[in-house]
Parts: sequence; C-alpha cells; structure tokens
Amino acid sequence: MAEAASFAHLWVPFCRKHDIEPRNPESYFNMKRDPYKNKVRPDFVRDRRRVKREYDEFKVRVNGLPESIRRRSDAYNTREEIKIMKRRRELDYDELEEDVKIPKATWMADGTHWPGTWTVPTTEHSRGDHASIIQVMVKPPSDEPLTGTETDSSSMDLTDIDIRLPMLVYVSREKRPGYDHNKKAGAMNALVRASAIMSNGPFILNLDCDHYIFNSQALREGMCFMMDRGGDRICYVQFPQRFEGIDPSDRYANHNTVFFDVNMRALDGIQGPVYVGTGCLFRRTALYAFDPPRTKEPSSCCDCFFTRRRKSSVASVPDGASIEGKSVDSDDEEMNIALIPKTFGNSSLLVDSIRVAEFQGRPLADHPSVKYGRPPGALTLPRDLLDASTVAEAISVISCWYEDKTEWGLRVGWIYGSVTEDVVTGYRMHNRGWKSVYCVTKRDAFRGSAPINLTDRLHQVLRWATGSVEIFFSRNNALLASSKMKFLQRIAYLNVGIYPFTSIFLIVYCFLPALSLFSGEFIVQSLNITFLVYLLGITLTLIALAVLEIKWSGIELEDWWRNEQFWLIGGTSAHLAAVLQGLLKVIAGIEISFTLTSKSGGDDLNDEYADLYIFKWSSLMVPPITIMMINLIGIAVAVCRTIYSVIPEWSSLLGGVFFSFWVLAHLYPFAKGLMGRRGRTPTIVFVWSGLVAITISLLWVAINPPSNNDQIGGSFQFP
Ligand SMILES: O=c1ccn([C@@H]2O[C@H](COP(=O)(O)OP(=O)(O)O[C@H]3O[C@H](CO)[C@@H](O)[C@H](O)[C@H]3O)[C@@H](O)[C@H]2O)c(=O)[nH]1
Ligand SMILES: [Mn+2]
Repeated sequence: MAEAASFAHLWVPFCRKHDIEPRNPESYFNMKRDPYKNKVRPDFVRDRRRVKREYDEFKVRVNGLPESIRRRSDAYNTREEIKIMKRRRELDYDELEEDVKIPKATWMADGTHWPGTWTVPTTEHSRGDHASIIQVMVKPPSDEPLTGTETDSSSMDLTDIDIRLPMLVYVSREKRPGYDHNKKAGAMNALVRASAIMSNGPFILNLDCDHYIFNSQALREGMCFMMDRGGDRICYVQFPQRFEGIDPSDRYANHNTVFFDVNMRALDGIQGPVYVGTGCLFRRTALYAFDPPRTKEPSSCCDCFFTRRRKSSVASVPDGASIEGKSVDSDDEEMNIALIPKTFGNSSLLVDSIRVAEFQGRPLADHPSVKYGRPPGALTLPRDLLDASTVAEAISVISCWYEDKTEWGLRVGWIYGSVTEDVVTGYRMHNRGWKSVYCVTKRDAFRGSAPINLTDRLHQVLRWATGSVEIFFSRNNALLASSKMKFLQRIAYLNVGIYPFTSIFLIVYCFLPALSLFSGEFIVQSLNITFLVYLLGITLTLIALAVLEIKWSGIELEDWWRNEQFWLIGGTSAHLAAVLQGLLKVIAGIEISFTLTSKSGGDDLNDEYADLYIFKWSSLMVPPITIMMINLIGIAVAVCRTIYSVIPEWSSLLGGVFFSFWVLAHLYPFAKGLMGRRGRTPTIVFVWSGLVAITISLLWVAINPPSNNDQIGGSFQFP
C-alpha cells in the first residue's frame, strides 16, 4: 500500500495532465490501442516514458517485497535477540545458557511490529486473529486546489495541474477466533463506520477487489442522479458489471448481458435495479437504515431518527455539532438518544457524523421544487484535521465487539447471514421506499474479472442460486415486502428468490425427449386442437419475448443464445444443487460453505484464456452429463429401431430426435468444457455418467416396455 501510495503521487497528476484513461496503470500500459492517438502535448512522450519507467520499477519493488520484508524482519529479530541476551548478561544470567526464544515477528519499515498477520503466523498475528489496523497512507488533501510547479527536465512539468490526492486509508478490522466476522458484509460495515469517522463522505462507492475503475468520469454521472431534484430519494446508483479476460465466444455467458442489459434496465423503469455487490454508489444515510425523505407516513416504522433528523435540520447547517442543543421536542430527543447505541453502537463521533452526512448528501437548494435542499456554499467550509483521537475512535469502531447488541447487519449497513448479501441489502432499501438508478455509461464505468472455466463458473452460479433459495426461505422473501415496495418490483424480487426452483421443471423437460425416444411414445398422447393452440400461444410468446429482449437492449443474438444455453446448464446443475442445499438448511439446519470465486489470473503467457480449459471435477456436473448421455442413447436407440423396423417411419423419428437435439444444443458449451483443452477429461466423469445413464435407461425400459408398433417418435409427425 505504501508503494502504491507513493507511486500515486506521480501517476495521478500524470493522468490529470494528459487525460489518461483508464486510470489503472496496469491496464493503461497494456492497452493494445495506440497510446499517442489524440495526444497533442509535446511533453507527453517524455512524461509517459518517465511514468512507465517508474511503474515498472514500482512493480519490481512490489515483487521484491516478500524478500525485503523477510530480510528486514530477520535483521530486527536478530537485533532484538541480541538486546535480550545483553540484558541477561548484565543481570548475570549467563550460567543459565539457554537459547533466547522470541517470536519471529514481521517488522514494518518504521521499526515497529506489523499489527496484522506475520509471515510466520503466531497468536494475535495470524489470519483470523489480529488487532484492528488503520493506516493513513495519503493524508487528507487541502481544501484549496494545489497546483504543481515547473521543475527541472528530469521530472514532469505540473504547472496548472491540481496535484492533490484524496485521502487513502488502509483498514483491516480486528479478527478474533470465535467471532463471526460475516465475510464481505462485515468488512463493508467496518469500512462504513471507519470512514464515517475519518472522512464521512455522504456517498460511498463500493467495488470488489477484482474490479477497477475504467472510466474516471463515471462517478460524476452517478452524482448527477443523486444531486438532481428528487435525487435525495435515491439510495444507490448501480453501474453494470463488465468483465475482461473472457474468451471471445463467452462460452459460459460470463458477460451476463441479458441480466445487465435487459433485466437491470427494465428494473430501472420500476423502482430501480437490484444491488449486485460491486460498482455501486450509495447514499450513506440509506445504508444507515433511514427511510427516504418525504415518505407519506413519517412515523410508520421504528425510524424515529428520521423524524428527529428532519425536524432539527430544516434550516441548520450541521457542522458535526452534537445532537444536544438542537431545537427538538425533548421527549422525542431523549428517546432517540437512548436508541442510538442500540442501533449504531457506542461511538458518539459516529452518531454525530450521521446528520452531517445526511445534510451534505442533499441536493442543492437552487430551485423552489427542491425540498430540504442544502444552501449553496455549505460544503465549502474547510474540514477538520485528522487527529490522533479521531483515528483512535475509528480503530475502536472496527473492533470485534463493536457490533454487539447493535443493529449492524440486522437493519443497518450490509445485511448479514446471506451468501448474496448484496441482493438482500438492496432489497431492504427498496422495501423502505427508496429508489435506485441504473447508470449505463457510454464508456464502461468499471471492469472486473470473472471465473472463466466451467467449474468455477458453476460454483459461482451455485452460490448465487443458494443465496436466492435462502432469500426465498427468509423474511426477505418478497411476498412479505412492505407496501412501500412497488408491485412490479415485488414481482421482480420474488423472481430473484424463485428462479432456482425452476430447475426441477427444467430437469424434467430435458429427460422427456429421450424417454419418449426409448418408449417410442410421444409425451403427449393425443394432439388435439386445444393443445396445439396453447402450444402455439406459448411458443409465440416466448419468441416475442426473445425478440423484444434483443431489440430493446441491443444485445447480439449470440449473447442471447449463450444466455439460453447457460440458463439450461446452470439450471440443471447449480440451481438444482442450490435448491437441495437450501432445503437441507431449512429442514435439517445443515449449513452451507462456499469458496471465494477464483479469478482468471492469466498466468499462462502463451494462452490468454488458459483458465478456460482448466477442468476440476465437480459433482455439480452429474445431472447435465446424465442428460446428455440419456439423450444420446435415446437417439441411438430410436435410430436403430427405425432402421430395423419393417416399415421405417423416418419422419416420426425426426420429430422425436428434434427435441433431443434441442436439449443437446443447449448443453454444447458444457460438453466442450468437459473436453478440456485436448480431451483430457477424467475417466471418472464418463464412468459415473455412463453408469447413471444406463441405469436410468434400463429402469425406463423395465417400467415402460416399448409398445409393439414400430412407431418410434410416437404419433407426433413432422409434415
Ligand atoms: O469473505 C469474503 C468474501 C468476499 N469478499 C469480497 O467479496 C467480493 C466478491 O467475491 P467474488 O469471489 O469476487 O465473488 P463474485 O461471484 O465475483 O461476486 C459477485 O457476487 C457476490 C455475492 O453473491 C457479490 O458480493 C459481489 O460483489 C459480486 O461481484 C470479493 O471481491 C471481495 O472483495 C470479502 O470481502 N470477504
Ligand atoms: Mn468477483
């Protein structure tokens, strides 16, 4: 972090001077595009060369860190040992002659112990057992712009360039064995509290560790929504997730275009997109579980804070002053103060910051229609300097016990207890009546990496589906939504909870064509007019839906087809597993564990998409493999029968085989995934699925022996 912060002092002014995009040095320097296009400043070439060199040196230093930290720590540890030995000798202990045992500590450059995990982990210095850490890596900037100067030829000319950097703070919350740290949601909540005390920005951008900013102007676009008239009723602005490093054919629908360019856009027209965990700009007070302003029933739920807040802040410019001394009705006030530790915990700095954040997040009162606006100039007041006591308070709010007996994770902040904490967190806000906005920028706002091999992708989908099943069986089921949630939004959230259950029907549909080939009977016994009309109606609706989806969203037909394919692949494997796991959890109370989705590292220099071919066996693959096998066997059996029958009915065979092919076409990417790069599929896969397929086939034949008429494919005939 220190290395990055120091590089930033050169990098950020460089980006500002020459309008560099993206502002991620790694992807900027690896861009395939001509870096000199549209660049006119004559010193660009020199500056770029200089920065590139610094960046390369920075990378090499970072690579050398494990080694240099080890050497430094060894030196310090030896020094400590010598010190102790000397002291012993002075105290005449030398006859004991025993070895000095001191822990192999990891040391920082300033000669102190690293508070976090040590290279040789010990108690209080290991993963899951260490103190809170807050390090201010870049100090808060000045309030006034600070321009650079013209310097000697060796470095950059920064005249008229604002060289300020935003404050950068490293935060690692306290971890102790025996505490539930609530994974990402817990981490986010610690960050929300620490930042409330240290900077208290009224808006919070949240990015995953595998995402970066691709468009430095995206935030402004988000802010436009927040600051617009009525923008104070927006809880968050969600940007689409875009991915890099995905194989050009996007075999496993990693881009998720149908979700991000159809579903999310559609939701934008109702109450707003769901929160998808990253690339999201939040209003801080919405995270604090307040209702949006101007809700019809002000004291409907337990949000007494909001009532107080509104009453007291009509004309005041809060400047971090404490709640006391405000002209509010005293009864109300007492109740609220008593409630605060219960909701937000025992930090008065944190509680005081809430009102400031609310005030600063309001739209500018520059128009009569802006209610509770912020008077112009209110934000230009210089901010307080960071002092030691503030940092100490920030450290205390990221301790393990801080959330005890508070509402963090229950009502406030990111919600705990779900593997898809994001959906639940957003749902709670919509449920309070907040609106969200979907912001699709012309140039991608953020970009991230996604798991591109089959196994990791399936596990990712499994985790999402598991989260959905959990939501279905929890109080966050949209059936129990409040009246503040719009009707169609409720349907959408209901769908989020229900979709994994469709896997049950999907599985049946995938087996039916094969089974009808085995039995020689079509699924439908008699094709009457009513049935055909229904069938036609449904088919036309589906086609119309697809056409509209493609037309409105502007996605490619290929994207849509990939999505259909992966819907079936995920549906028959991950969704089914999620439903089973979810039922296990609800009925038997057996907990689910999941692993962090692995990233496409791109270590293989020869093949950019080497990860795509990684194959790890997973039991999730059994159902799709079985479906493929059975359908293939079904086709083979039907073809044989037709060939050897007295009067071969080719058209009816075609009718039956068509449906099997339809299923197989969906599973094609999956089959490709199984093959690996050079067909290195573990034999176990085929042994297992072969066994399962044969068992099912035999069972079917035993239960339902084929009828004697040689009509394979049943009475269904193609014209
Ligand atoms: O114990 C944990 C696990 C995860 N994370 C963070 O969570 C992010 C998401 O994890 P990842 O393995 O990348 O999962 P994805 O499937 O790529 O994530 C999607 O789905 C998650 C929940 O389903 C959301 O939290 C993510 O924002 C969303 O991008 C990571 O980047 C981490 O920053 C933690 O902080 N602590
Ligand atoms: Mn991710």
